[in-house]
Amino acid sequence: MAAATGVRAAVAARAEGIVKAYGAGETRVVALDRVSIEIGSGAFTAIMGPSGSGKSTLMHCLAGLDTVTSGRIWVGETEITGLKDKKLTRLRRDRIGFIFQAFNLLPTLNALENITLPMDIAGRKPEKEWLERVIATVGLADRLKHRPAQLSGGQQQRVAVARALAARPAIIFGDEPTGNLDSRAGAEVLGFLRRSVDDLGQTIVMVTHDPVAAAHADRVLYLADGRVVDDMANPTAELVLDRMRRFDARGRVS
Ligand SMILES: Nc1ncnc2c1ncn2[C@@H]1O[C@H](COP(=O)(O)OP(=O)(O)OP(=O)(O)O)[C@@H](O)[C@H]1O
Repeated sequence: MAAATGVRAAVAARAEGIVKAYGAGETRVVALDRVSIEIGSGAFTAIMGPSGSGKSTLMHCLAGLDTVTSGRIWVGETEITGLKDKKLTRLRRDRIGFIFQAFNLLPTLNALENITLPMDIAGRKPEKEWLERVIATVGLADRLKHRPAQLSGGQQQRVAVARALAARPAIIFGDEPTGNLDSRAGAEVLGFLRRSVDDLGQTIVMVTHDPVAAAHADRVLYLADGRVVDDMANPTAELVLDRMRRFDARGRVS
């Protein structure tokens, strides 16, 4: 945003008028309907909204995992709409991290090997100091030699968080990263995500249905029917719950 001072707040990603339609003719579904947003750098943004409102589609488009029908998307200064496959793959690998609901760890590798695997594949050497900070931030220092089967669900997701953080991506996208965890383990992982924003300056965008999870974010974007219908700063679980109760599935005040 251009502030009165003329200083532009750092933006990690930007979407301008994006439309995503699936199918054609009678089966055509508009999953995103002219969405324009800016994702602040070093901030934790949650995306909420009813089932089918376009949350995953928005995340996948912002992350370059899916293409848009029209509109433009930037990650940092790079416009990703129109990038050729090869460049897009490289951009995703170098600048974007993912945390999914399923932890997606390799069972034969220990925690540390899982954390560094994407960098090993990319032929990049992890920075030792950074890696140590990441491991300390997610509280895994005494579990590095354990294989996934020897870790709790919460610890496995912390390994997935550390794996995403290790490469210092511009943005980490989380698709219901605590969806498979009980509330205690979920709270722990969310606490570590919060710390990675506060202590390491990480930018995180997370899709969630859970008001308690959303309350860990700095901002909640609400989608309904493929449109952004609200933008809440400094959410609390109560405010989010209240917001969800007051609006129906199309984002209208009931
Ligand atoms: N590959 C696809 N082909 C056709 N329609 C799709 C496809 N993916 C998503 N859609 C449709 O686009 C709309 C948005 O879907 P999306 O998965 O983004 O919603 P969501 O908000 O993430 O939902 P949920 O909370 O249930 O995961 C829905 O109407 C969905 O049916």
